Amino acid sequence: MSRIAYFGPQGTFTEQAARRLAPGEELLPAETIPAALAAVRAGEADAACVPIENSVEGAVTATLDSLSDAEPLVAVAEVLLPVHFSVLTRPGTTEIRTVASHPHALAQVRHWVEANLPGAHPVATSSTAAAAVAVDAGEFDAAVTAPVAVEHYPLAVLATEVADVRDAKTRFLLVRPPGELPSPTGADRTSIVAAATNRTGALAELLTELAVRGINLTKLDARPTRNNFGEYRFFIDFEGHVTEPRIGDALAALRRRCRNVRFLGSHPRADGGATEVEPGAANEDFTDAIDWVESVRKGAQA
Ligand SMILES: O=C(O)C(=O)C[C@]1(C(=O)O)C=C[C@@H](O)C=C1
Repeated sequence: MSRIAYFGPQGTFTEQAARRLAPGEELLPAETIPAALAAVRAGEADAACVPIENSVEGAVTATLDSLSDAEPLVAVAEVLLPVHFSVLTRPGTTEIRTVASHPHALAQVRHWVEANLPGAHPVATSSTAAAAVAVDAGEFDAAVTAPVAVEHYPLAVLATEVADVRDAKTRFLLVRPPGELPSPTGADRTSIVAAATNRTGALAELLTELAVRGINLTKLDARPTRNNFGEYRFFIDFEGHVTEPRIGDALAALRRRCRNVRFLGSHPRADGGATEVEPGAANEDFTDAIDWVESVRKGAQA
């Protein structure tokens, strides 16, 4: 049985994602995202499940930063979960002055809290389930949690299906140390983090290397390197799998152009969206072109 660290404690959205990505495996809760990834790097877990992106609040920056620091880890699978919240209180609570949750969750229920709990102060906790723990301990009055949290903590349900934006989703990754890659499926996502050289047009050149090969981006985030003010790393997700000639060709070009490129994985997309390829940018076009150059070099073809 594999050991899967996840961003916990019990009752987080990430725990549900881990159950979907690694059914039947042993789940080990970690208090923070860096701690879940550190458990894999230390060999205490075989893989980790962490959130990466929310359709309302965008990137989960703790995950981006932890994936670009320390020893490399690669994503091998992803899952998309619908996100709506329950609001939990201690049984018998009559006045709600504080509402606790993960900052991403608070941002997704801001209007609901203003309308339904006027005057209540939002308080950030390490996760949605950590908010439930804190409410149970009497630290805060209400917790904004995953619906499943009420099964783990002795709290009363004040409201369900709470969300300012309908049909919100969060994408979660299963990451592990570099090893055998998942096979390409034709509907894959590749992720990298690239440190461009600090000069005019560097980001535009980097993106052009992808664009000229007909590679469709699915996400782009910039994060500071934290060493020099104004210096950034770019987290780029795009359609395709590293084993495809056109993706390999693009990665080789980025490796030439950037100060540093870290490969963060190629795996099937949870939304199933098949990779669309522009005319002239199909894998066969790349292999045909390489074969043609080879034949020219051998003098077989003018
Ligand atoms: O706190 C949790 O339950 C999490 O799994 C984290 C997280 C996030 O990082 O965005 C996951 C989904 C929701 O968008 C809110 C919080």
